[in-house]
Amino acid sequence: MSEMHEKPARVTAGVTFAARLAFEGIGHRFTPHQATLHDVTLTAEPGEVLCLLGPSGSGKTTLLRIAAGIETQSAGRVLLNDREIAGPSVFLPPEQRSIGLVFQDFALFPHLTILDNVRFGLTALSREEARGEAMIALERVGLARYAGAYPHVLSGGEQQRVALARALAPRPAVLLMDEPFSGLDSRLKDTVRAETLAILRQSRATAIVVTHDAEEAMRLGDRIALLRHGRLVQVGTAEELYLHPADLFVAGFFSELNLLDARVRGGAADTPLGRFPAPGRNDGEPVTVAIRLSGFDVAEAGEGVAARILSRRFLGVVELLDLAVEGCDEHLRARIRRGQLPPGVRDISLNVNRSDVLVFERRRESA
Ligand SMILES: Nc1ncnc2c1ncn2[C@@H]1O[C@H](COP(=O)(O)OP(=O)(O)OP(=O)(O)O)[C@@H](O)[C@H]1O
Repeated sequence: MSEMHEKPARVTAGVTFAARLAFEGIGHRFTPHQATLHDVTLTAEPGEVLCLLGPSGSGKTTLLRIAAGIETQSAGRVLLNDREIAGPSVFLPPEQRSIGLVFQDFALFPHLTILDNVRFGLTALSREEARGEAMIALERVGLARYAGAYPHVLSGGEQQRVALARALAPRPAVLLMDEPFSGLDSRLKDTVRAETLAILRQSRATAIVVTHDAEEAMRLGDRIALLRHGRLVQVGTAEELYLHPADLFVAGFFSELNLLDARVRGGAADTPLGRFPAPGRNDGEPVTVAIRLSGFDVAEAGEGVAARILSRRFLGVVELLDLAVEGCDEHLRARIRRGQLPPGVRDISLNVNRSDVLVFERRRESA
């Protein structure tokens, strides 16, 4: 419908008190022989948007469900504002946790009006109070005028905003969102995502958002927690994870990479593309040199490593080159700005930007 033009209302009512949600040494297993989560310690600070990022099956949803009280951990504790809400001695049921949930499928009731959908969870209030709170939440997401309509008249993006209003209406201390935008087409995603972030900021709720999309995590998260096989690999800001990845897995999650095997000599890794600093590594140590696809300067002629273009694909703003370089067993890929090379050119010279090169201990990681 019209969410491209319409901005959520700027209302000041309906804010929550931001809370701190902490996972302490969380372990979880669905079966005795297979652990889903291993010793996860992680804190979402008050008012923060924390993204849980990781490939499919890494345990993101399970961690979210443990926070909500829909799943029980086998080890560790969950604390809300330093108070244990799930642990060896306590287990608060979901409705007593002051935690709101938004799922990818929106899960609106088709036979209830928008207002009644938002009012649904406000059972502790009188009918009139619940109506008032639901209207505040609908105003917050800019959809108050649809209060009497039914969900089918709304677009996917608007339905998602209703789901957000429903989760915010009880003024939860923490909002948990599981792949909240994956049901939206890519055209809508950016808008709804930006609107959701604005609403989260206004409502001051602490939010944990699950996604498997690194760019989405970078757009939304104040910090990102990256999970792999149920373990926390790295937690930090987008810049920290992108610029200083803890390992090759983290680097590969944020950038497409060329990987070259190399050995260290005199504090640098020797490759056919040049020597790259490998501080702290011993002579003879095998390493993997990772070069971002965007890390190349190309020219038709000049200083640099000689490369031959094997294929060249137009991708709009950029072009993707497949390159052969002497001494490299595998082809290299490079993303260059469109128009940087004239059409038809085959032999070029290549320079690597040092800031796009990362050197890791040699250990081929699988996702
Ligand atoms: N009810 C269940 N019973 C048994 N195993 C399960 C159950 N739910 C999830 N799993 C397994 O636990 C692991 C973690 O699943 P989880 O859904 O938490 O991962 P995820 O990172 O959220 O993945 P996705 O992005 O695909 O949703 C997976 O290997 C999954 O197959």
